[in-house]
Amino acid sequence: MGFEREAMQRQALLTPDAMQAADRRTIAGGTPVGTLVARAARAIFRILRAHYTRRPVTILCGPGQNGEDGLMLAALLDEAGWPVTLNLLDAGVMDESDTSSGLMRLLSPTGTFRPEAGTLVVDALFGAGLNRPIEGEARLLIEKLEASDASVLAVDLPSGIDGRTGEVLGAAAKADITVSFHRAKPGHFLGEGRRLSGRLFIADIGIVPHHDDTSALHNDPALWKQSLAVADGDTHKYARGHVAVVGGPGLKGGAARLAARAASVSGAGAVTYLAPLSGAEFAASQFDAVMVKPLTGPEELRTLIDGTASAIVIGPGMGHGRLASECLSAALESGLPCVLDADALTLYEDTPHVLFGKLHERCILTPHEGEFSRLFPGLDGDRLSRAKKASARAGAMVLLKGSTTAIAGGILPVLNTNGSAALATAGSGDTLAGLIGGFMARGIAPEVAAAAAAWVHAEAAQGAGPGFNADQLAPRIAAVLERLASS
Ligand SMILES: NC(=O)C1=CN([C@@H]2O[C@H](COP(=O)(O)OP(=O)(O)OC[C@H]3O[C@@H](n4cnc5c(N)ncnc54)[C@H](OP(=O)(O)O)[C@@H]3O)[C@@H](O)[C@H]2O)[C@@H](O)CC1
Ligand SMILES: Nc1ncnc2c1ncn2[C@@H]1O[C@H](COP(=O)(O)OP(=O)(O)O)[C@@H](O)[C@H]1O
Ligand SMILES: [K+]
Repeated sequence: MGFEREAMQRQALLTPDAMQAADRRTIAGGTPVGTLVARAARAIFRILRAHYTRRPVTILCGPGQNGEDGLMLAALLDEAGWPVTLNLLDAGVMDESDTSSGLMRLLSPTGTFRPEAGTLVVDALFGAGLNRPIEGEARLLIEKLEASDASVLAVDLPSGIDGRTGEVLGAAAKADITVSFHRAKPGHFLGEGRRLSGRLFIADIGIVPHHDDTSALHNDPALWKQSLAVADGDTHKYARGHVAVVGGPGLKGGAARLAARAASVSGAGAVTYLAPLSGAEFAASQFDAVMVKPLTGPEELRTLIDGTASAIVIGPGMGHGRLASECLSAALESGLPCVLDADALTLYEDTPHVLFGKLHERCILTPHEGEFSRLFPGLDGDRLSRAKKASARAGAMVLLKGSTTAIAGGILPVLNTNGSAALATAGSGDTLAGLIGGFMARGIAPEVAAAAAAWVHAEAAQGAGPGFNADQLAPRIAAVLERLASS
């Protein structure tokens, strides 16, 4: 089972180009552009009033449709009795209806813009139409805003953010709230765009959806929740999936033990931890539900592969010796779904093409930025496009970890954004690798397993206090899965 179809449409991320195409399609279908702008302004008005008490509002309006949204909002706020000041980048943006509606009296020369604490500034300079770095007067306004203590609400995107990549083109001011329309844009979650967008609200303004517009998906349980349901009835442990986790020698065993713990709460029926004797003996003293087997050569792993293993997690704490590389080869030759993390990624960092030659489409590589740059040198751009290029280069799925995690290689790339800095703790990535392996062992398709694991793993750290560490993740993952199953 892949992603749920209807949810794919709702979770679509649209680049500014695709959004403009969707706008044009909707307008061609009979909705006048003025109606769309009016709906956009009403949505901003509603969200603004829900979050701010009455206070002075300054609206910065650019020369395009983003500025039109700002003007229409000015009229609504003015009508509701809010004190509004308009700063137009280009006075030409006003037409007769604006002047006759009395907006002229709200105008203030752009040079007089002094954002103050306690006021709200609406940033309606540029949105989807931004096509070059911001300079001159617009840049001055944004820099003044950035340096101020005023609250900021951005229309569509903080002006200066490239909606496709999240990159800052020239300058951009941090918004407390961003109101965008129809669907989120990749730039809301990538690069600086994630921080600068603040709290993101997506308003429905009646744009007609079309699957061709989608360039990526925003991860959400709606996409895959059904795939996690455990079928009831007559089954047995191995039928529910058996994960083989390859660990390393004694002192490095913690990473793979974290992976095994996550696999064992994934819903898979069995987990076997294989490690050289020193690691295996210690692991056996730590585990109850996880089975432990000593590893003297790749044969023990092959025996499991020929037996009941249905997925393999390999790399965390494995080391770089001969046994490690022989086990990695055996794992990849098995054709079983494999998660390659940590040492499995660095083993081949000098000869990545050798590794890529052994991979297949049920392999998932889970690098953090450091591992990624060593395994995929020379790739640049935003995290989403780098993950896509890496996946094409490797011939396997790539889950590139970070505050926003990008997953590429499935039907559509996925961005996962429910993580928090609590996850930046040793062993958290190992836990994620184990969870993905557990889901794949259950027979869940790799792209679904990767997306579900990324979300569940991040959700498990929600609300974590300063004392949180990766040891606490597995029971919290079990709790998240329980909540999902009963919701
Ligand atoms: N279409 C619809 O139906 C709906 C659209 N909606 C709203 O419209 C927004 C998109 O509107 P848009 O396409 O007019 O683009 P927008 O972001 O206002 O900017 C374009 C203008 O900026 C200029 N410009 C660009 N870069 C610049 C720079 N660096 N420095 C200086 N100038 C620069 C560019 O000039 P040019 O390149 O021609 O010189 C052009 O004049 C979208 O974000 C949403 O808020 C909603 O109302 C819902 C319905
Ligand atoms: N600031 C952050 N916000 C959200 N998630 C984060 C952040 N920093 C790290 N993470 C997540 O934490 C995990 C860290 O993985 P990794 O760096 O491999 O850790 P380790 O190697 O210690 O196991 C990844 O899943 C990553 O997405
Ligand atoms: K804007």
